[in-house]
Amino acid sequence: MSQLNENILKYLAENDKANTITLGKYFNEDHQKIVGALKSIQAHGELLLAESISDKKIELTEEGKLIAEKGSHEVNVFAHIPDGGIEQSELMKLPNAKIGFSKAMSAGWVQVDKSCTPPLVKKKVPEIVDTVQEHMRKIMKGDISNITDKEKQEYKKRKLIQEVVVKSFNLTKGPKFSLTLNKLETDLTNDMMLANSWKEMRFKDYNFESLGAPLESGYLHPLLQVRSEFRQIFLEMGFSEMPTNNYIENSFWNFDALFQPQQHPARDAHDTFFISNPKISNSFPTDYLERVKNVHSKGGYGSQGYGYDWKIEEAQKNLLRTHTTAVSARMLYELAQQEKFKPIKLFSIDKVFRNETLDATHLAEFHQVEGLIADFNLTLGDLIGVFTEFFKKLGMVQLEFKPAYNPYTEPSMEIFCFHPGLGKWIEIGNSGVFRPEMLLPMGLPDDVCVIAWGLSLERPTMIKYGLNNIRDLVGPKVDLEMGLSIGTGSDASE
Ligand SMILES: N[C@@H](Cc1ccccc1)C(=O)O
Repeated sequence: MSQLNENILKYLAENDKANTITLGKYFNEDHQKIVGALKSIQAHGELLLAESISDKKIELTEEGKLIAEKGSHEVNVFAHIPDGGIEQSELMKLPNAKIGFSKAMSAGWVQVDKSCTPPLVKKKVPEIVDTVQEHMRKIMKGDISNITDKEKQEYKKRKLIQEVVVKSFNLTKGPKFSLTLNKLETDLTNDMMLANSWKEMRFKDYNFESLGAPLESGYLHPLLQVRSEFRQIFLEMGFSEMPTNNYIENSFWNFDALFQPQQHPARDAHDTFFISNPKISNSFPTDYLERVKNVHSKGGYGSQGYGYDWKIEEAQKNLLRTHTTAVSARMLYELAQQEKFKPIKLFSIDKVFRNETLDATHLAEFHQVEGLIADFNLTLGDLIGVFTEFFKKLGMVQLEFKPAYNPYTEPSMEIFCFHPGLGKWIEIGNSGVFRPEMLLPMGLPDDVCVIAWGLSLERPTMIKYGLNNIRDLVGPKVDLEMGLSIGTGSDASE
């Protein structure tokens, strides 16, 4: 049992009652420590009774303490006036001179002699007493007996004192008062049970007031965490977010608008999930549809096209979008319908669907980070610049670019990032400059360039969390305690 606990009980045995503040002064201990000791005595049962009380106390502010030490501002002003007087502007150079001077004036200690030029401040009385300092010193010692309410009000107004609420406990002996405390057990152990010794032991009561350990809950899923980081970076770089809430798209916007020929393998049911009900849709502007049909089958805009028999039935087929580039196509078409072209930077991060064989790096449903910049005079150099800046913000600085092919971009390039943890280069996305065969039928001016890209969200998330199996990111149990290994492989739908 601690010495302080014992001393408190002894004090109570001799005096019948006590207050924790008085005890603090008596034992020369911090009040908090006395309260702590009281709580530990209370854990032993009703040895004493404690009644919580709160009292108001007057305390000196920092300025009040300064006056207690160095004297009041008015006395300071008075002391600085030489017998022949002093110019007011000189006097005002003293610290706190303004309040000191006004108090000294109203106390009748000083006067301004206007018969001199310039007028001089002179003493009016030979001697004064620093009552304010005297009072501050008394308050510091806790003695407020000789200070009138009016004076207290005045000191409060001058911000020399403040009222604080002091909480303490009044203690009296309890029904089980004793001078000694038994040892209290905190844990019931296996040994105690086996030896039956628990029956003789006293256990500490449960503390139902205790706050307990914080519960781990309400975290963002790792994919959403990385998504919000990506989104933040795009916003910092001046991009606006595209609306992406339509998972179902028709083939026209997903493929045809992107100059992707109708016999392209990605348009096969082996790669794309087609919708059986409703099987088709006609949500496309007919004149634009006509221009798309022509550019595929006959060419135009300086292109010879693919030269095949383009069929509307293929374009009408509904599907689960295979990339968010379908959203970019819709947005660019909207942009082309505006009266005057305005440069724009857009991004989106949302789900796409592909009929993939699932493995460690492929899912049939994953997220794509899509971006585009539409402006004049853009080149591949701008695209590389945007990636360099974007990935720098993610702490990824080793980037490499490889020529690639997409039906809708020329030139096209894949982006690789060196992952130091794995010691190898990893493909993180695909990009390019949208072809005139895609942009001109939409109605965009021919001097407008659009650079665009599509990245996977899962892959950087796997790198960040050290996952070697993409499937660990989905399902009922997302386990982030996985080993660090990752495969390569493209998610591109060209
Ligand atoms: N749509 C491409 C990415 C991409 C977008 C825009 C331009 C070029 C490429 C993909 O799914 O991989």
